Amino acid sequence: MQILVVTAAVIKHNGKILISQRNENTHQALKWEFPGGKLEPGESPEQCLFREIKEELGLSVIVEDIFDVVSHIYDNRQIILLCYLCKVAGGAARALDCRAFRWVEVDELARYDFAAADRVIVRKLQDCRLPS
Ligand SMILES: Nc1nc2c([nH]c(=O)n2[C@H]2C[C@H](O)[C@@H](COP(=O)(O)OP(=O)(O)OP(=O)(O)O)O2)c(=O)[nH]1
Ligand SMILES: [Mg+2]
Repeated sequence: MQILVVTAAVIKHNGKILISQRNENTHQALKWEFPGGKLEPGESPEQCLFREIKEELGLSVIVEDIFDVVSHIYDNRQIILLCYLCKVAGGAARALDCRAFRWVEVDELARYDFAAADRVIVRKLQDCRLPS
């Protein structure tokens, strides 16, 4: 089985969290997620996340503390999802490499069809109510 290390960002801004919808014709197509992507050789997770958020949404972020580490097995791949709390450093979000994005309240997360690996993260966000 393929094992992938993937970074994901919980970006909090003005009390809302940024979520994005995966592109068509990708793994987990059209599912909602916390934006990010696969670690490339030589990168730190923080560098990876900064690069991915810039590529996918045009935002510069400050990567802060680790929020959760989730291991999830899809049919033919295992994902090690490193999920970090982030703040916006600059820019305005645009759907550069995702189908769509939304800024949502924690209470609204339950309305979205998240990738299965993210359900643990959604539950943790609902339980712990981070300060904005
Ligand atoms: N970024 C991210 N990936 C997630 C989440 N949940 C989840 O199951 N995944 C899975 C979907 C994919 O199998 C993998 C991440 O792949 P990706 O398509 O985002 O990787 P990437 O941005 O580097 O894209 P690419 O260059 O490979 O096209 O992790 C999540 O919340 N965020
Ligand atoms: Mg990605």
